[in-house]
Amino acid sequence: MDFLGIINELTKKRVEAIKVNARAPGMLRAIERRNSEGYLALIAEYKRASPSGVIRLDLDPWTYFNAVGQYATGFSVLVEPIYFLGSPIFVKIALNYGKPVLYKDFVISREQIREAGELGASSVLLIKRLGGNALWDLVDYAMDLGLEPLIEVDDEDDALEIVNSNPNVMLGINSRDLGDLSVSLDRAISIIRAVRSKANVIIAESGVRGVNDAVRLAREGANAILVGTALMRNVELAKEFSGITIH
Ligand SMILES: O=P(O)(O)OC[C@@H](O)[C@@H](O)c1c[nH]c2ccccc12
Repeated sequence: MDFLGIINELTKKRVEAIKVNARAPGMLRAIERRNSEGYLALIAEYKRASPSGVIRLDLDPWTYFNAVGQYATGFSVLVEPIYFLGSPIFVKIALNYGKPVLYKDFVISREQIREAGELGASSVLLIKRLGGNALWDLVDYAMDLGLEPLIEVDDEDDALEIVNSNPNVMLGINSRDLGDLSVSLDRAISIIRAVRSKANVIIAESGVRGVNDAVRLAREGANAILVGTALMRNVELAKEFSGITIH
Protein backbone atom coordinates (compact mmCIF):
# COMPACT_ATOMS: atom_id res chain seq x y z
CA MET A 1 0.00 0.00 0.00
CA ASP A 2 1.30 3.50 -0.78
CA PHE A 3 1.26 6.29 1.77
CA LEU A 4 -2.09 7.67 0.66
CA GLY A 5 -3.61 4.22 1.16
CA ILE A 6 -2.08 3.86 4.61
CA ILE A 7 -3.13 7.31 5.81
CA ASN A 8 -6.61 6.79 4.42
CA GLU A 9 -7.05 3.60 6.47
CA LEU A 10 -5.72 5.23 9.64
CA THR A 11 -7.84 8.32 9.16
CA LYS A 12 -10.99 6.20 8.78
CA LYS A 13 -10.20 4.50 12.07
CA ARG A 14 -9.50 7.82 13.72
CA VAL A 15 -12.84 9.20 12.57
CA GLU A 16 -14.53 6.12 14.04
CA ALA A 17 -12.73 6.78 17.32
CA ILE A 18 -13.99 10.36 17.48
CA LYS A 19 -17.52 8.99 17.45
CA VAL A 20 -16.95 6.63 20.36
CA ASN A 21 -19.14 7.53 23.28
CA ALA A 22 -18.21 5.13 26.03
CA ARG A 23 -16.96 5.20 29.59
CA ALA A 24 -14.11 2.88 30.46
CA PRO A 25 -14.62 0.44 33.36
CA GLY A 26 -12.99 1.10 36.73
CA MET A 27 -9.27 0.61 37.13
CA LEU A 28 -9.14 0.03 40.89
CA ARG A 29 -11.58 -2.87 40.78
CA ALA A 30 -9.85 -4.37 37.77
CA ILE A 31 -6.51 -4.35 39.58
CA GLU A 32 -8.08 -5.90 42.68
CA ARG A 33 -9.67 -8.58 40.54
CA ARG A 34 -6.37 -9.41 38.86
CA ASN A 35 -4.66 -9.59 42.27
CA SER A 36 -7.37 -11.86 43.64
CA GLU A 37 -6.57 -14.25 40.79
CA GLY A 38 -3.02 -14.25 42.16
CA TYR A 39 -1.39 -12.01 39.55
CA LEU A 40 0.36 -8.68 39.39
CA ALA A 41 -1.74 -6.34 37.25
CA LEU A 42 -0.21 -4.77 34.15
CA ILE A 43 -1.07 -1.24 33.06
CA ALA A 44 0.27 -0.78 29.54
CA GLU A 45 1.11 2.76 28.57
CA TYR A 46 0.95 4.19 25.05
CA LYS A 47 3.98 6.47 25.08
CA ARG A 48 5.52 7.72 21.85
CA ALA A 49 8.11 10.03 23.37
CA SER A 50 9.43 11.34 26.67
CA PRO A 51 11.67 14.22 27.77
CA SER A 52 14.62 11.92 26.94
CA GLY A 53 13.54 11.79 23.30
CA VAL A 54 11.40 9.89 20.83
CA ILE A 55 10.64 6.33 21.86
CA ARG A 56 8.75 5.13 18.83
CA LEU A 57 6.61 6.78 16.17
CA ASP A 58 6.04 3.83 13.86
CA LEU A 59 3.69 2.06 16.27
CA ASP A 60 0.14 3.30 15.88
CA PRO A 61 -2.23 3.07 18.86
CA TRP A 62 -4.47 0.38 17.31
CA THR A 63 -1.54 -1.93 16.70
CA TYR A 64 -0.24 -1.30 20.21
CA PHE A 65 -3.54 -1.79 22.06
CA ASN A 66 -4.30 -4.89 19.99
CA ALA A 67 -0.93 -6.40 20.78
CA VAL A 68 -0.89 -5.75 24.52
CA GLY A 69 -4.63 -5.66 25.23
CA GLN A 70 -5.05 -9.34 25.85
CA TYR A 71 -2.47 -9.21 28.65
CA ALA A 72 -3.08 -5.80 30.18
CA THR A 73 -5.47 -5.11 33.03
CA GLY A 74 -5.74 -1.52 31.83
CA PHE A 75 -4.18 1.15 29.66
CA SER A 76 -2.42 4.39 30.45
CA VAL A 77 -2.57 6.99 27.72
CA LEU A 78 -0.31 10.01 27.49
CA VAL A 79 -2.19 13.13 26.54
CA GLU A 80 0.63 15.69 26.94
CA PRO A 81 1.49 16.78 23.37
CA ILE A 82 4.85 18.55 23.56
CA TYR A 83 7.31 16.25 25.33
CA PHE A 84 5.33 13.01 25.14
CA LEU A 85 3.66 13.41 21.73
CA GLY A 86 0.39 12.37 23.33
CA SER A 87 -3.16 13.28 22.34
CA PRO A 88 -6.73 13.02 23.67
CA ILE A 89 -7.62 11.02 20.56
CA PHE A 90 -5.48 8.18 21.90
CA VAL A 91 -7.78 8.02 24.92
CA LYS A 92 -10.79 7.62 22.61
CA ILE A 93 -9.01 4.89 20.68
CA ALA A 94 -8.13 3.07 23.91
CA LEU A 95 -11.82 2.97 24.88
CA ASN A 96 -12.52 0.50 22.10
CA TYR A 97 -10.88 -2.32 24.00
CA GLY A 98 -13.26 -2.39 26.97
CA LYS A 99 -10.49 -1.91 29.55
CA PRO A 100 -9.86 0.73 32.19
CA VAL A 101 -8.09 3.78 30.79
CA LEU A 102 -5.90 6.23 32.70
CA TYR A 103 -5.76 9.80 31.34
CA LYS A 104 -2.16 10.82 31.79
CA ASP A 105 -1.26 14.46 31.65
CA PHE A 106 0.38 17.00 33.94
CA VAL A 107 -2.88 17.99 35.54
CA ILE A 108 -2.93 21.45 37.10
CA SER A 109 -6.53 22.46 36.42
CA ARG A 110 -10.13 21.33 36.55
CA GLU A 111 -10.39 21.79 32.78
CA GLN A 112 -8.07 18.87 32.20
CA ILE A 113 -10.04 16.68 34.58
CA ARG A 114 -13.24 17.67 32.82
CA GLU A 115 -11.65 16.66 29.53
CA ALA A 116 -10.68 13.27 30.99
CA GLY A 117 -14.30 12.72 32.04
CA GLU A 118 -15.73 13.86 28.72
CA LEU A 119 -13.40 11.57 26.81
CA GLY A 120 -14.57 8.60 28.89
CA ALA A 121 -11.42 7.76 30.84
CA SER A 122 -11.82 5.79 34.07
CA SER A 123 -8.96 7.40 35.93
CA VAL A 124 -6.90 10.53 35.97
CA LEU A 125 -3.30 10.96 37.05
CA LEU A 126 -2.69 13.60 39.70
CA ILE A 127 0.94 14.26 40.54
CA LYS A 128 1.48 15.26 44.16
CA ARG A 129 4.50 17.47 43.48
CA LEU A 130 2.68 19.28 40.69
CA GLY A 131 -0.70 19.71 42.36
CA GLY A 132 0.69 21.34 45.49
CA ASN A 133 -2.03 22.99 47.55
CA ALA A 134 -4.61 22.37 44.84
CA LEU A 135 -4.11 18.60 44.96
CA TRP A 136 -7.00 17.70 47.24
CA ASP A 137 -9.35 20.04 45.43
CA LEU A 138 -8.43 18.29 42.16
CA VAL A 139 -8.89 14.88 43.80
CA ASP A 140 -12.37 15.86 44.99
CA TYR A 141 -13.27 17.29 41.62
CA ALA A 142 -12.19 14.10 39.83
CA MET A 143 -14.22 11.97 42.24
CA ASP A 144 -17.28 14.19 41.77
CA LEU A 145 -17.05 13.48 38.05
CA GLY A 146 -16.82 9.75 38.70
CA LEU A 147 -13.13 9.53 37.87
CA GLU A 148 -10.71 7.54 40.02
CA PRO A 149 -7.67 9.59 40.98
CA LEU A 150 -4.28 7.94 40.73
CA ILE A 151 -2.07 10.04 42.98
CA GLU A 152 1.57 9.85 42.01
CA VAL A 153 4.54 10.40 44.31
CA ASP A 154 8.28 9.92 43.98
CA ASP A 155 9.18 10.57 47.58
CA GLU A 156 8.52 8.78 50.88
CA ASP A 157 7.12 11.72 52.86
CA ASP A 158 4.62 12.48 50.12
CA ALA A 159 3.64 8.81 49.94
CA LEU A 160 3.02 8.69 53.69
CA GLU A 161 1.02 11.88 53.56
CA ILE A 162 -1.25 10.43 50.86
CA VAL A 163 -1.92 7.10 52.55
CA ASN A 164 -2.46 8.75 55.92
CA SER A 165 -4.96 11.25 54.61
CA ASN A 166 -6.73 9.19 51.98
CA PRO A 167 -5.85 5.50 51.97
CA ASN A 168 -8.58 4.63 49.48
CA VAL A 169 -7.07 6.26 46.42
CA MET A 170 -4.72 4.44 44.11
CA LEU A 171 -1.14 5.36 44.92
CA GLY A 172 1.35 5.57 42.09
CA ILE A 173 4.96 5.26 43.14
CA ASN A 174 7.16 6.63 40.40
CA SER A 175 10.71 5.35 40.24
CA ARG A 176 11.50 8.43 38.15
CA ASP A 177 12.16 11.60 40.11
CA LEU A 178 10.11 14.21 38.24
CA GLY A 179 12.52 16.97 39.14
CA ASP A 180 15.74 15.60 37.70
CA LEU A 181 14.26 12.63 35.77
CA SER A 182 16.65 10.12 37.39
CA VAL A 183 15.27 6.58 37.69
CA SER A 184 15.83 4.31 40.68
CA LEU A 185 13.92 1.13 41.31
CA ASP A 186 15.63 0.90 44.70
CA ARG A 187 14.19 4.26 45.69
CA ALA A 188 10.72 3.15 44.56
CA ILE A 189 11.05 -0.05 46.56
CA SER A 190 11.99 1.77 49.73
CA ILE A 191 8.88 3.95 49.31
CA ILE A 192 6.75 0.83 48.75
CA ARG A 193 8.13 -0.67 51.96
CA ALA A 194 7.24 2.45 53.91
CA VAL A 195 3.58 2.52 52.83
CA ARG A 196 2.58 -0.97 51.80
CA SER A 197 0.82 -1.84 55.07
CA LYS A 198 -1.40 1.23 54.78
CA ALA A 199 -1.96 1.65 51.06
CA ASN A 200 -4.94 0.29 49.22
CA VAL A 201 -3.58 -0.21 45.73
CA ILE A 202 0.04 0.50 44.83
CA ILE A 203 1.00 1.01 41.21
CA ALA A 204 4.74 0.95 40.54
CA GLU A 205 5.43 3.34 37.70
CA SER A 206 8.43 3.76 35.38
CA GLY A 207 11.74 2.08 34.84
CA VAL A 208 10.46 -1.47 34.48
CA ARG A 209 12.72 -2.87 31.78
CA GLY A 210 11.87 -6.52 31.97
CA VAL A 211 10.43 -9.39 33.96
CA ASN A 212 13.11 -9.30 36.66
CA ASP A 213 12.24 -5.73 37.60
CA ALA A 214 8.54 -6.58 37.63
CA VAL A 215 9.06 -9.63 39.84
CA ARG A 216 11.04 -7.54 42.33
CA LEU A 217 8.28 -4.93 42.53
CA ALA A 218 5.62 -7.63 42.92
CA ARG A 219 7.56 -9.24 45.78
CA GLU A 220 7.85 -5.92 47.54
CA GLY A 221 4.12 -5.37 47.48
CA ALA A 222 3.20 -3.58 44.25
CA ASN A 223 -0.32 -4.45 43.10
CA ALA A 224 0.34 -3.31 39.56
CA ILE A 225 3.14 -2.14 37.31
CA LEU A 226 2.74 0.65 34.80
CA VAL A 227 5.05 0.15 31.83
CA GLY A 228 5.58 2.45 28.87
CA THR A 229 8.97 2.45 27.16
CA ALA A 230 9.75 -1.27 27.44
CA LEU A 231 6.37 -2.27 25.96
CA MET A 232 6.53 0.32 23.20
CA ARG A 233 9.88 -1.12 22.17
CA ASN A 234 8.72 -4.73 22.47
CA VAL A 235 5.02 -5.46 22.73
CA GLU A 236 5.77 -9.16 23.22
CA LEU A 237 6.87 -8.37 26.77
CA ALA A 238 3.21 -7.90 27.76
CA LYS A 239 2.69 -11.64 27.83
CA GLU A 240 5.62 -12.14 30.19
CA PHE A 241 4.52 -9.32 32.48
CA SER A 242 1.03 -10.75 32.69
CA GLY A 243 2.19 -14.05 34.16
CA ILE A 244 3.84 -12.67 37.30
CA THR A 245 2.29 -13.91 40.53
CA ILE A 246 1.98 -12.05 43.80
CA HIS A 247 2.32 -13.12 47.48
O1 LIG B 1 8.42 4.49 30.12
P1 LIG B 1 8.44 3.95 31.52
O2 LIG B 1 9.77 4.11 32.19
O3 LIG B 1 7.93 2.52 31.54
O4 LIG B 1 7.42 4.85 32.39
C1 LIG B 1 6.03 4.80 32.20
C2 LIG B 1 5.36 5.85 33.11
O5 LIG B 1 5.56 5.50 34.42
C3 LIG B 1 5.84 7.26 32.83
O6 LIG B 1 5.51 7.56 31.52
C4 LIG B 1 5.29 8.30 33.76
C5 LIG B 1 5.10 8.18 35.10
N1 LIG B 1 4.57 9.29 35.63
C6 LIG B 1 4.40 10.17 34.63
C7 LIG B 1 3.87 11.46 34.68
C8 LIG B 1 3.76 12.14 33.49
C9 LIG B 1 4.21 11.60 32.29
C10 LIG B 1 4.74 10.31 32.25
C11 LIG B 1 4.84 9.59 33.42
